[in-house]
Amino acid sequence: MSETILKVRNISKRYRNTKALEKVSIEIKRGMIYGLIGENGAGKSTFMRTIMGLIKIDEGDIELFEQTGSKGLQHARRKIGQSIETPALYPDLTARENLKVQAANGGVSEREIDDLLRLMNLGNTGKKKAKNFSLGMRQRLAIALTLITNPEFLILDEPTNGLDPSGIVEMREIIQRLVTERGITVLLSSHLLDELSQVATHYGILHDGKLIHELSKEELSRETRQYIELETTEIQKAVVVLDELEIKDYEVVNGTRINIYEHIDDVAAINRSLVLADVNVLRIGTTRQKLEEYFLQLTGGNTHA
Ligand SMILES: Nc1ncnc2c1ncn2[C@@H]1O[C@H](COP(=O)(O)OP(=O)(O)OP(=O)(O)O)[C@@H](O)[C@H]1O
Repeated sequence: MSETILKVRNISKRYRNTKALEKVSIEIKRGMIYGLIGENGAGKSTFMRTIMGLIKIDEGDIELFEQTGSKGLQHARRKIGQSIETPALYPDLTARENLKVQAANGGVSEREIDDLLRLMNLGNTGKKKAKNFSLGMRQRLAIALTLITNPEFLILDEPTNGLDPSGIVEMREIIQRLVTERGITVLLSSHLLDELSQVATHYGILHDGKLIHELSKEELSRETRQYIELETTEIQKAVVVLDELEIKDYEVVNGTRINIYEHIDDVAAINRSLVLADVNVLRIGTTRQKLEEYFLQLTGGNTHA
């Protein structure tokens, strides 16, 4: 079984009238990209801050790299890189110069800096000063700065927030690269499930300080998969037609409904074949439960995002 990087059990945190976290338990294993999803105020930042020791919890246990207790956690936290309290960027310095300043005491070689610039898609920023960077470039540089210390576990609060669609795709690719090239385990957050839909391996849905649902990437894609919904009073006859069309990936859901998971774009042709075979089709069409709808369904439609 793979190594546990973070294990929190029943942690709670209250601010005066607000329960920011209520008995949250999460386990993150090496190599996971864990996406914490929740609308504004759900408790994502509070959760991350407690892991980093920036906020004291009222109750519960935190175990990091198999260490517990304040001394143990303090030691373990040296292996964490995080974007919540990042060092300030020097606006008049280039990406390389910013990294050099950050690396000054760490004995980090030019080659390592080159490698970090490449890893974060900042290799061709040359003489451009940080103050002239786009938001995406600044966010990538901030992550590069946290990587100077070679963390094993990276905590990123809303890394895709405010980025345009291509910036989001780029950030996702970079996060995946951190895992494949450097073996870093990642905890990241977003208020939009969609933004992390293709990057995280596991998801935790936070709502009003409670972890209301956890699921894997595979479970999420199954839940939100696109398919053709066929309603008919003649299931047996319909199945014969699907078999003739060599459609294999379908499911008879009940006495009147079949979900078809392949040939999604062939609805019209499938309908024609059914009608030609004299199957009584009540309704046929594609459905896609969109990610955000799925999220709203989980959180009871109460979103402020
Ligand atoms: N220092 C604080 N004092 C009082 N209440 C706080 C404090 N920090 C957070 N809260 C409250 O705790 C709840 C959780 O906040 P938190 O920032 O963790 O949520 P979040 O999911 O990260 O949201 P956002 O995306 O808006 O940052 C919110 O109701 C917030 O108002």
